Amino acid sequence: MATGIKDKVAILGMGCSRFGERWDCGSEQLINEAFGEALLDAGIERRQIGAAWYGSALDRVNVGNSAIPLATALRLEGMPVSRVENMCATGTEALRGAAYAVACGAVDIALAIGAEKLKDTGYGGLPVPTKGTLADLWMPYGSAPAGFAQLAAGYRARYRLSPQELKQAMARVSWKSHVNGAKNPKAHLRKAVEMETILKAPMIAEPLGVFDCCGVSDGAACAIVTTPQIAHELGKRESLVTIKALQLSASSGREQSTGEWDGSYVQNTRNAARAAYREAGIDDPRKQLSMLEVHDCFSITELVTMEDLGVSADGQAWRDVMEGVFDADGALPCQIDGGLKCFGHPVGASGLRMVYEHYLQLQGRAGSRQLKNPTLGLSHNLGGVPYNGVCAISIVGLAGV
Ligand SMILES: CC(=O)CC(=O)SCCNC(=O)CCNC(=O)[C@H](O)C(C)(C)COP(=O)(O)OP(=O)(O)OC[C@H]1O[C@@H](n2cnc3c(N)ncnc32)[C@H](O)[C@@H]1OP(=O)(O)O
Repeated sequence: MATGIKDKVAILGMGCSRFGERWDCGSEQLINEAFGEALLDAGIERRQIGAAWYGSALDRVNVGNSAIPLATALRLEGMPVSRVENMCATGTEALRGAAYAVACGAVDIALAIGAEKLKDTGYGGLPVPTKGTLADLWMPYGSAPAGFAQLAAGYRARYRLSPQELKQAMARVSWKSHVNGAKNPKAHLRKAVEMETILKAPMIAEPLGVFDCCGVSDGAACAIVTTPQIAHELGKRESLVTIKALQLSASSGREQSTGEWDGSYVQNTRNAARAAYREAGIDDPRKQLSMLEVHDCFSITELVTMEDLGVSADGQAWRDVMEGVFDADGALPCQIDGGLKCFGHPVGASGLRMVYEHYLQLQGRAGSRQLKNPTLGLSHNLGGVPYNGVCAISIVGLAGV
């Protein structure tokens, strides 16, 4: 009987590039920025890495459609290097590959790295608009903002909110992330923004305005993983961070096709969360989790995700948001690093960027964003549209918790 991955894998080192409009460099430099930091943090030589997983969903132009450029960029020639893609959950998918390889004893030390250049990749056939005007998306709705706007309509209808109540709650989600992101030197959009400005911003896809959308950014993030025992042998004893759960749920899109789905929730998140809590041994997520990084591609996605994760009761997330429950000084801080809202969504990097923030927080290394004694962090990485795609959840925490 499978026992799951809890505490079988430790994080030896992590790195994250500065996110933003990185016209100054190509993918290889971004990858090296994240990898260099992770290698230094892990305190190992690159030849000690036994296998690597590289996550990139879109970056065919700059990195190529195979793992070979990663081997070249990082000088990992001669070892197993695989490229993985699972839509917007690609970064977490790379972590899953590396963590499973370590957990099953195939290698001692594995690398997970994710990167994307969105700004200069162009968008031919790609699901992510670079200017918000993409007409040839794979979604029937015409654009990512339009696809997620249906969550707003579904949520509002189900819980009978007025348009103003929902707009205020969505604006409060974005306001909070901008406050947090302003403190993060690696974020792309580093400005606190007034509620008034958010509420009056131009509309992108009703009711989502500019500030309800994540930015469009380039970035890379990276994790080096091993077993807790090897981590100890390498001298990592203080604040060792281990993986408590890694779960993935895929949907066939059945929700929408049968008419059972009212558009107010994401079933994939509910499935993945249930499995992750079981794997991590969590029965009261609101009390037991110390912090969240969720896939806030749009403010409404974050709001609905709070209910799908079971940290807000159904129909209550908008009230919790307004009461500051998810603020940095609230009961369960969410997007302490600024989230997709301030980091954008360079697809291959996002899942690993979320875990990076929790890794820093758990080790007390998050600078001015540092939370008080966090022990467990949940990252939620959504791929596709609300009714079809994947949801990946990773829970990391201090060893022994
Ligand atoms: C779950 C999944 O699988 C799917 C997903 O995750 S879907 C998510 C995919 N990603 C997206 O859809 C991205 C959505 N966002 C956008 O398309 C764009 O940000 C946007 C259309 C909202 C605005 O783009 P734009 O008008 O071209 O802005 P741009 O010309 O780049 O920038 C103008 C200014 O606005 C700022 N800005 C741009 N986007 C911003 C945003 N979303 N929030 C706040 N500020 C923003 C820029 O920093 C810039 O500021 P300065 O003038 O001070 O430098």
